[in-house]
Amino acid sequence: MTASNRVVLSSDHAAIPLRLAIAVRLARQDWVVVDIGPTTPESTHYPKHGEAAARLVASGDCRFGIILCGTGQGIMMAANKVKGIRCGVCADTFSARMIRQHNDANMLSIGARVVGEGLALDIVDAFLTADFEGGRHATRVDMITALEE
Ligand SMILES: O=C[C@H](O)[C@H](O)[C@H](O)COP(=O)(O)O
Repeated sequence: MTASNRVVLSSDHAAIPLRLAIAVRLARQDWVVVDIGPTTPESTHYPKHGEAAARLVASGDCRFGIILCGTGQGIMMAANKVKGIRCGVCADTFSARMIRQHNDANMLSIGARVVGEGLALDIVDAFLTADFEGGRHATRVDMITALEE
């Protein structure tokens, strides 16, 4: 069962302040934020944090996932290894909107060493307010899904 208003957040050590800023923003927008950490700034390994968030999305516990590391790239690569996950790294709002509209992305990754907080929050808004357009895009997303088999 998909919890339509639940968003899981996760990061590595490089993105904790930005992750917390996103959590505050989403809570004000009536999203239920499932922040799975980490909470302390010690160096950690992004694959385990990407996987943990991805599993909550893939299981249907959370509708969306937002994950962060220094570049957003490594944690995105880890999340996309989980079946059912479509995660893109975004450093601009156009891409954040399009990965929902055309790719039906269920996770967004942001690089905390790439974009500042203001842009990151706009990216999150763009992602969460856009809807999948279906049609020809559904055919292509189905082709992505078929690659998992
Ligand atoms: O894709 C990987 C991420 O950008 C990591 O946040 C980064 O590699 C961590 O680097 P460091 O261990 O030097 O803080």
